[in-house]
Amino acid sequence: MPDSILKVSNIEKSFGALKASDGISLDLVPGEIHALIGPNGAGKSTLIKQIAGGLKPDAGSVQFLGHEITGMSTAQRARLGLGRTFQISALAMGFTVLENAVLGAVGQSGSVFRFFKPAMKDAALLARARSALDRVNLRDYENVVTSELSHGQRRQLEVAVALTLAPKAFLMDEPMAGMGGEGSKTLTNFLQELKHEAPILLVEHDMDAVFACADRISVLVYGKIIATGSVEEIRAHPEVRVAYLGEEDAA
Ligand SMILES: Nc1ncnc2c1ncn2[C@@H]1O[C@H](COP(=O)(O)OP(=O)(O)OP(=O)(O)O)[C@@H](O)[C@H]1O
Repeated sequence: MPDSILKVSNIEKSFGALKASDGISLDLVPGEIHALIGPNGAGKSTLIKQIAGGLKPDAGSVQFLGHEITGMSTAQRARLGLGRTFQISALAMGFTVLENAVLGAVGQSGSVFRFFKPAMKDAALLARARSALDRVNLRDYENVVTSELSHGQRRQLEVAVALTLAPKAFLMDEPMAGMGGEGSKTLTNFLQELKHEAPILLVEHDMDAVFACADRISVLVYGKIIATGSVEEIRAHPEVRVAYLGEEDAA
């Protein structure tokens, strides 16, 4: 197996008596979509926050492209090439699609608003933003105010914003949430292309999408990974069938 781009080792995080991350280790290798699944409250978002920054683990480490990033800020991690889309939209709803993409290209910290006006005249930033919009088929919408986009289009825009920083790996927290079957399929196809540029750690509830696109799946239950494997291995795994997939999917 090729070298890991992202490596999480023995992460622990407690909230009071609750162990939300109970010794989690996983990695992301070039060219793959590694899906993280698990029931509500299993600790998926908590893990993603510790990888992306914003939540400090009690113990354990996160390495990205050979750098120890456990103590780094979210912005430092983003600059190293760790891209992220959020479960809750981080888009500026009153801004146009192009403005959101340019904001992404400038960087993702709050202070970018200071540089925003000149950024909208910066040819290199505009080109980067437009090329990202092209890739998710939103170029024709660049002057539309983001609040007027459909839910699915907002999800596409979030991916475009992440793309503007040319990430070397992606963390995606439920990118298909609220999308219809068609939108979810289009995004799944796009992720299949994208993974060759930058592997993707994907948290997703849409099991059809996960089974259709994941190269590897890890199953998180009560803060512990109970299995990691291919789609076939996970479907057949006895503990996963009991703990997560339920009788109806086990057939
Ligand atoms: N800041 C916090 N303070 C206290 N408890 C928290 C905090 N964040 C998360 N938790 C708890 O940690 C556990 C894991 O939550 P987390 O959101 O990571 O789960 P999840 O797998 O992402 O769930 P979902 O699928 O519903 O998004 C839950 O029991 C949650 O209530």
